[in-house]
Amino acid sequence: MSDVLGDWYFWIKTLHVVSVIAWMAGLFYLPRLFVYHVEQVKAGTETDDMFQTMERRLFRAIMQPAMIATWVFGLCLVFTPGIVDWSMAWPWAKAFSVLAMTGFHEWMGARRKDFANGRNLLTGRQYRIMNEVPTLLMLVIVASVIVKF
Ligand code: HEM
Repeated sequence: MSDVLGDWYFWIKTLHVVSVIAWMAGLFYLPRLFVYHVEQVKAGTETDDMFQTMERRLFRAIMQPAMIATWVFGLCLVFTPGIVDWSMAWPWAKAFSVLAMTGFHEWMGARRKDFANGRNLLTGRQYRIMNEVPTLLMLVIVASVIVKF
């Protein structure tokens, strides 16, 4: 099994990075949609329905599959011999940050349901602040895999 992972290393990494791009696109865009939704749209209108549809499709059709693919290909890389040295700091920094990113994803999914049920409690300003979370985590993750400190 580890031989196969080694042979396919570059292809697996390609698919990992492509999945990461799709996942991150959603993680950056969904909070922006929430900002517009809460600041510009009245509950119960056609525009409200349209925003809910956009949010549902973005979350279910793009973000969920992209997150799963990122994890599957990422774990294949973890189990590829010679790639991760757990005595270094970077795999731990990356592991902590991807778990936090996954938590942020789930939190966004819960907020999407709040909008769908007409029960959003957060303001546009709060969603703007939350929008910075994936940016900060991405910085740590990319530095971890590139600098390998
Ligand atoms: C979700 C769980 C994830 C796991 C288990 C995982 C694991 C890994 C592993 C083991 C590597 C191989 C490093 C190497 O070849 O030296 C890698 C590469 C990479 N990962 Fe992840 N990763 C995950 C999520 C992410 C996320 C969320 C991002 C970006 C925000 C990301 C960005 C990258 C990049 C850019 C590379 C290529 C680095 C290079 O080869 O130069 N990964 N990942």
